[in-house]
This record gives sequence, C-alpha cells and structure tokens, in this order.
Amino acid sequence: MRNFDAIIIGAGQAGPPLAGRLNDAGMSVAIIERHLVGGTCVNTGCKPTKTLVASAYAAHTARRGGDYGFSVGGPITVDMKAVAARAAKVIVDSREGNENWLSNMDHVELIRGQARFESATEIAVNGERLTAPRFFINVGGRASVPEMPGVGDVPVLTNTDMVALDVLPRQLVIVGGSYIGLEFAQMYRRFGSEVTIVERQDRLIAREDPDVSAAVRGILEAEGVVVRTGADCIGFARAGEGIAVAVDCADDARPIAATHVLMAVGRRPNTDDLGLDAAGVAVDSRGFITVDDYLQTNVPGIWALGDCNGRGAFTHTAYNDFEIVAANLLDGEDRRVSQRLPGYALYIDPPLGRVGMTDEQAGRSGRRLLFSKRPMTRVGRAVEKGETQGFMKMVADADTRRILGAAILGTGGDEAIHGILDMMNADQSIDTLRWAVPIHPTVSELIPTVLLDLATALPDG
Ligand SMILES: Cc1cc2nc3c(=O)[nH]c(=O)nc-3n(C[C@H](O)[C@H](O)[C@H](O)COP(=O)(O)OP(=O)(O)OC[C@H]3O[C@@H](n4cnc5c(N)ncnc54)[C@H](O)[C@@H]3O)c2cc1C
Ligand SMILES: NC(=O)c1ccc[n+]([C@@H]2O[C@H](COP(=O)([O-])OP(=O)(O)OC[C@H]3O[C@@H](n4cnc5c(N)ncnc54)[C@H](O)[C@@H]3O)[C@@H](O)[C@H]2O)c1
Repeated sequence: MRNFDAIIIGAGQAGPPLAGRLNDAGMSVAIIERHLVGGTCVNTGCKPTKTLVASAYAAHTARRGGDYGFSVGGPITVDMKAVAARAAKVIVDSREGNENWLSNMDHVELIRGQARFESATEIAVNGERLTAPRFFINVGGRASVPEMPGVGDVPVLTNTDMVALDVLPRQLVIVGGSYIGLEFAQMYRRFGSEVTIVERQDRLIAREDPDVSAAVRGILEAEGVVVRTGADCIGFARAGEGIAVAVDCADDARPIAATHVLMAVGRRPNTDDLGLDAAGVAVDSRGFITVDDYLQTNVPGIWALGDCNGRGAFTHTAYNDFEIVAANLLDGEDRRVSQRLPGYALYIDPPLGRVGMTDEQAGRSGRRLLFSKRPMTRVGRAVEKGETQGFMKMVADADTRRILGAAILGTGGDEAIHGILDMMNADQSIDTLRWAVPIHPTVSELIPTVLLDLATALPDG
C-alpha cells in the first residue's frame, strides 16, 4: 500500500491544474488516468471540434468568394485526410503539453490505469493499492448511446469516432439537435456531406429561447442541412450497404438513407466502474456524483469535479470546479458552485454566445422585466464582414437594473458575450455602460446600445 497526501482520479480539465496547486503546496499527489491525458476536451471534444469548425469555416468562406469579390477558379473540395491530420496535430500538441506539465511537477506521480475504490480511503490501480486522506474524482463522461429500435444492428458513431474520421460521409444522419449535433452538422455540410438532423423535441437546442432555436435552424437550413424535429419514432435498420433511419411514426413515413449515423443525444458520467459503492459515495439516478455547494461528496475527504458531478458540462465549469476546491482548501476562501454564472457558446457559424437566464427563465422568475433585441443586420461590424445572420438580445430586471441574461447569435458572439458576462459577474447596473466608449467597429460596441434600448416589451412583441 502506498500513501499519498492526495489522489486525483482522471486527468481531464480539473485534475491536472489541481495536481499543480497541491504540488505547489508541497503535497504528494497521485493522478490516475486510464486513457488519454487531457480527457474529453483535449482528445475528443472542444479542441478537435473547434479545429474542424475552423476548417469548415475556411471552406465555406472560400465558396462565398463571389460575395467578397474573388473567385478561386473551381469548386471547393475538401481533403478529409488533411482536415483530420490538422485536428490530430492540435490534439497531440495539447495532450503532450499537458503530459509535460504534469511530469514537471516534483511531487506528482502520473499513474496510467483504471482506478477503482476499494473503500472510502483506498483505491486499486494496476493491482496496487493506494491510500490518501483526500480523493478528487474527475472522471468525466462519455457519449450516451441509448436503447433505440435497431441501434445494436447498425454501426453508430459518437464524437470520439467523428473527430478521427478521415473520410467524407456521403449521407450523415445526426440524432440529437443540441451542441454536439449542431456543430458536427454544419461542419460536415460544409465539408460536403448531405446532413440530416433528427431531434426528438419540437425544436433544436430546446434549452434556448424559441427565437434562438428558430434562427439557428434557419442558419443551418440555409446551408442545406435538413432538420427533422418532433421525431417520435427513431429507429435503425440495415439497408444494403447503408442504414435506414426511421424518424416519424406515421404509417407512410419514409426512412432516411444514411451512410453514417452520429449519436449526439447527451453524455453519461464515467461513474459505473469506479467502485463508488465500496466507498459509499452517493450518485443520483443518472449516475452523477452528488456533491454539495463546495463539491464535496457525502463521504468526508472525497470531492467530485467536472462533468461527473452533473453541476456543469463544459471545460470552463470543470476548470472552475478546480478553482473552487483549490481556493477553499489552500487559500482559506469560501467559494461555492452556486456563485457561478452559467455561460457557454455553441460553435456553429455564426456562434451563439450565452450567459445567464433565457427570456423564458426570466419570465418564470416573477420579476418585472426589460428586454432589448437587435438584429446583426444593424451591427456595422457584421455588415462589413458580410456575416449578418442572427441577433443580440438581453433581458434585465426592471427594479434592480441588473442584466439577467443575454444571447449573441452572430459573428464574434462567442467573444462579445464576455462584455455582458463580465458586467454580470461584477454585479453592475445596466446604467454603468452609459458613458463607456467601446471600440469601433466591433460587435461589442453595440452592447451599450442594446442596454440603452432595454424596454418593457420587445419591438416585435
Ligand atoms: C464533441 C464535444 C465538444 C465539446 N466542446 C466543448 C466546448 O467547445 N467548450 C466547452 O466548454 N466544453 C466542450 N465540451 C465539453 C467538455 O469536453 C467537457 O465538459 C470537459 O472535458 C469535462 O472535463 P472533465 O475534466 O470533467 O472530464 P474529462 O475531460 O472527460 O476527463 C475525465 C478523465 O478521466 C479519465 N477517467 C475516467 N474514469 C477513470 C478511472 N476510473 N480511472 C482513471 N481515469 C479515469 C478519463 O479517461 C478522462 O481522461 C465538448 C464535449 C464534446 C464531447
Ligand atoms: N460548444 C460547447 O460548449 C459544447 C459542444 C459540444 C458538447 N458540449 C457538451 O457536451 C454535452 C453533450 O452534448 P449533446 O449535444 O450530446 O447533448 P445535450 O444533452 O446538450 O443534447 C442532447 C439532444 O439530444 C436530444 N435527444 C435526447 N434523446 C434523444 C433521442 N432518443 N432521440 C432524438 N433526440 C434525442 C435532446 O432533446 C437534445 O436536443 C453538452 O452538455 C455540452 O455541455 C459542449
């Protein structure tokens, strides 16, 4: 039995920076990783997808050359081997950077293998037992492939397969119309595939307001992505060399022909093979580890960080989990998850930047509200770039004069949203930016204008 001051399970987005802080505090740390250092984000998530999105954007812009006054002298075709190689390099560089970072920590040992709790104070890895007074679980999640008619009879891809694909699917059917589904849908359409999104709910990305869902759908359909919402009878069958994907229950409904099927219907936590029972760590009905506001599990000395605790599903929330735990343990602070503002981006083009409540959530909060909305056709920077799809909008509390939420679906929306996110984090009134002098021409320069336009009803109702 080897003894450490701390054991971290999983080298994803929270584990390595936590190892760094504990190391700097002089603690001996074992960090266990069963697969690839960097976890989902680096190897099969954010990094490769945003690299692929960039390739798709470049191809799309080249096809739009005529809009900008140039031509490329022939049809734009995509070399999927080169596209995949570019993504692979970004992955490997990032992973190696993470590995080097960990190996340079004097008191940290990276152990490759599957960790499993034997008790609340012991884990087994590679047949060896390790013990520590503190455990930090950062095991992340994986794509969920639910039981659906015929799902076991056909090959089904997940994000892990998609980022490694170096061929162009002729007919790609994507089940699930949220972050993963929409990002892959647009990029593969731009690479040249026929793409159909099949979504069970009656609109895409249904956690957003209906106007956001509708605009996102319009953006994708304008590029030739087929969208089938309200899909109530999804099923799969082999059809010759390909796959037939049933969508609707109607008797006369025809299945969609696919060469490839991507399953993008959510993720499940990697908690089923961790021996949590032996440690007595509680999970919820979906397997997410139950934590309190400080990310402590029900067992003293065991914390859970990142996707596996169900309190966030993003790299920045996993990283913030590390910041919270480190600040409380090492800096004597009182940081809590409930202090975190929800913010995220959807990386279709143009991207959707989001912070705080949707209009619908704000409406349900019972507050007196102010709304403001501006189409990107009235944002100079968007006009100049020839990228005028989308809008920016905001909802605020009429009494406290605080912004409650905002969405920027438009060029640069993933960056510009931070002007609002920072204001909300600083708990500033909507009047604060009255005399700000933003830089022209930017998308952000319209944020004070949108704030000044806040009114009790949107112009369109
Ligand atoms: C396609 C896709 C695109 C995404 N894009 C974005 C984006 O643009 N922006 C964003 O913020 N988020 C994005 N995400 C989400 C983001 O990747 C995750 O939120 C983030 O990686 C979570 O980090 P984590 O540390 O909790 O878990 P992970 O990164 O999943 O790391 C967990 C690690 O634990 C290891 N592990 C698991 N069980 C064990 C065990 N028993 N023993 C040892 N090791 C174990 C795993 O191998 C893994 O390396 C995306 C996700 C996907 C799938
Ligand atoms: N830009 C980003 O930050 C980014 C990008 C990709 C992934 N992610 C993370 O990855 C996680 C997983 O993304 P995701 O898109 O797979 O999941 P999700 O949970 O966001 O959405 C799943 C979608 O699939 C639909 N769905 C569920 N079951 C279905 C079924 N049986 N048939 C048809 N449709 C069904 C849901 O209605 C929903 O629209 C997200 O929570 C997100 O945090 C983030």
